[in-house]
Amino acid sequence: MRPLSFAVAALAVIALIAGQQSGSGGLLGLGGVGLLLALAIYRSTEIAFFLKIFSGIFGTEYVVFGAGAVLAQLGVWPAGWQALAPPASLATTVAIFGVLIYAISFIPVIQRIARIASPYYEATEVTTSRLWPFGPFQIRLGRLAVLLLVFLVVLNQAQVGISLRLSFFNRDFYNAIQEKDAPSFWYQLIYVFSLWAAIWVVSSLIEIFANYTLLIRWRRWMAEKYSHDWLSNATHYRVSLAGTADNPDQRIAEDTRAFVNQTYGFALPLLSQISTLVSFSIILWSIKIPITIPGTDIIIPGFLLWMALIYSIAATWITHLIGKPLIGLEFEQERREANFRFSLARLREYSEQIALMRGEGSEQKHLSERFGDIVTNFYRLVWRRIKLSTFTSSYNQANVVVPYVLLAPHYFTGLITLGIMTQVASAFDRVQTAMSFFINSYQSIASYLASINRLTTFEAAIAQAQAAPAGNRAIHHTRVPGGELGVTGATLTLPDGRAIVRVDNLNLGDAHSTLVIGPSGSGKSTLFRAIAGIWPFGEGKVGIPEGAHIMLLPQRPYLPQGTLRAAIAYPATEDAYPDSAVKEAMAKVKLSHLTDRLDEVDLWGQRLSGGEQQRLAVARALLAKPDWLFLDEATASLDEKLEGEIYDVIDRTLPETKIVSIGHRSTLREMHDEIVMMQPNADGTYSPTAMAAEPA
Ligand SMILES: Nc1ncnc2c1ncn2[C@@H]1O[C@H](COP(=O)(O)OP(=O)(O)OP(=O)(O)O)[C@@H](O)[C@H]1O
Repeated sequence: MRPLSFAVAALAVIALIAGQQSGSGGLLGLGGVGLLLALAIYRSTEIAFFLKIFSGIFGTEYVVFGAGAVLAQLGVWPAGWQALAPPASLATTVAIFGVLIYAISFIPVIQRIARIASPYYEATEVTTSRLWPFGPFQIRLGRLAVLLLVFLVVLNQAQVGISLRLSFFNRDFYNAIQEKDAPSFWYQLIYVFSLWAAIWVVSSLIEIFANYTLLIRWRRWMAEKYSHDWLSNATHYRVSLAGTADNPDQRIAEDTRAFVNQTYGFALPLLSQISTLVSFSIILWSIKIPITIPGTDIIIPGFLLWMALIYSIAATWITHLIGKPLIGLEFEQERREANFRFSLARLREYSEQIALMRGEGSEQKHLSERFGDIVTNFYRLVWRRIKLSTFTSSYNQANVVVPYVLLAPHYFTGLITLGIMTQVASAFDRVQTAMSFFINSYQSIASYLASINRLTTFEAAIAQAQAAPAGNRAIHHTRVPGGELGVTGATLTLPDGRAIVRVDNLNLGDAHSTLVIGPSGSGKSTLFRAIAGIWPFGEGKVGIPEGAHIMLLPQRPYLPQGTLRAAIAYPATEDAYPDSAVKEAMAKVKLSHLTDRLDEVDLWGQRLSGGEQQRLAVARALLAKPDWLFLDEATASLDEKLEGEIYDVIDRTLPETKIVSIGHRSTLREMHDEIVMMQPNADGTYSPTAMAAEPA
């Protein structure tokens, strides 16, 4: 950005000197704003990358158009291309935009938007793109995104230029009608209108294509980034434990979509509306209508422009006052919708349990309450929208006639022609439409802000869950080369800070197999979670042998969507193990009757019995061959005989694997070398204490 700021500054100085010498106010203005722009671009190294892209566009345009304007002023511009010489006002306008970008980078909500948007445009991964009409080519993801965005911004600006050209067509066309000048009428229609209208249509088509390409790529990248951050290091579990971000599914699926669509959907129209505002303001300003300050002969310069601006600013302010509560209401509505969806998803997941308990009535009541929440907030939203629409619709209707009301007296007295009146009416309308952009988009702005809020809080929740707690108030995991697995000096607490387990020194490495027993609720599973590194509450040390592969089987195994083979291989990929190994493992855990259905896609979590699911999980362990296998009541659904056989199979198949189990059955004791008992302490906590195992 620094070289660009120097180029801008150099051109600004040249424009100032040329303006000084030729006495051109346009060039002086160009130079003055150019210096401000140079400063803004120089300082923009501190702003978010997303905003830098816009600074870069406006800086470059300033240099290109500004150089053209200076050359034209100095008389160096080729005579044959005179009609294409850019006016100084064009470069001045883009310079104002550049300065505006820097100014808005200090607004907190813009900072939040830019912070969420920037990472995609900075992404360094290399991708193969098949962007039509080019063949496959390799490019950095972020670079492709920047190119697409720049292309779209420039295209949008070109479209404003076309509409400006059409406004002059409008003037000449109606003047030709008024003067009954047939040749001029047909010339305007065939050579001016048809040409520019055709360019407009083609540019719109190209815009649609580029626009959707950018949006889907951006959304995919964001959804992948959020799901990656959410999934890495068991963050999803910690976020749910901490309760800092409800409905993450909604944030990853819905809010990224809304954010991408709306950021684009606001940024580009906003830019083109501001370009429209500036260019048509110049037209309104330049049309001289001799309206004087009442009681004097002083003509009000730019009367029409002032009228348009005052009228629109007042309306925008009123809209803001009426619409402000919509932001909170939109946020709440999305939250309630997500809660309702979540309840339905849970119902589907626990369908069998609910059916067995005949819990449908209770579920129906719960669903009705959730939907009731949606409806209650919905009425509040509707009521607020009605208030807002009452104002915006009336305003939009009034817009049609306001310019004619202002101009009619002057037309009827012959002060202005029909062509001028229609051009002013359309320019007035354009200025107002640009100003009303905010008014008409208020509702979407409200839901946009709600999405930004949800993404920001989601990012914060992820960062908080991933941040290492300060000082010793954390459970530190250390990988010790050649060391043994153990816990020392640890206190495990609940999320509210209440201590539940204290461990002075627990070494699990001495015995081949250890059984952890103790009363229900004494913290056995919590101890396992802490060893696995997913329980963040408490302090102390967990030592893990360097390079050791640890696998933990919970009481209710998770079966992913897809084939039975994928469920057995989980968390490895479906094709991670040879067919023969999978079948052998299934035979060992007595699941041979399912080998024919390995490639069948089904809801296996609902098809298989509890015991079958547990045996499937053991088959996973037999295939994965971990160094440490933790079984948290992982065979509790099996009868004692089968449980014994399964332990036998684990022992024989994985002789090198150390086993640590949690279980309540007394028969388990003889299958383990060592017993660790959760002993109650005086303060209500429990401590794991080694006991002698019963002789086999
Ligand atoms: N996310 C949580 N939030 C609050 N309390 C929790 C949470 N997880 C566990 N607890 C509480 O911590 C205590 C220990 O739970 P844990 O599951 O470790 O016990 P356990 O000894 O494995 O019990 P059981 O033998 O019944 O499976 C229980 O009182 C439980 O209610």
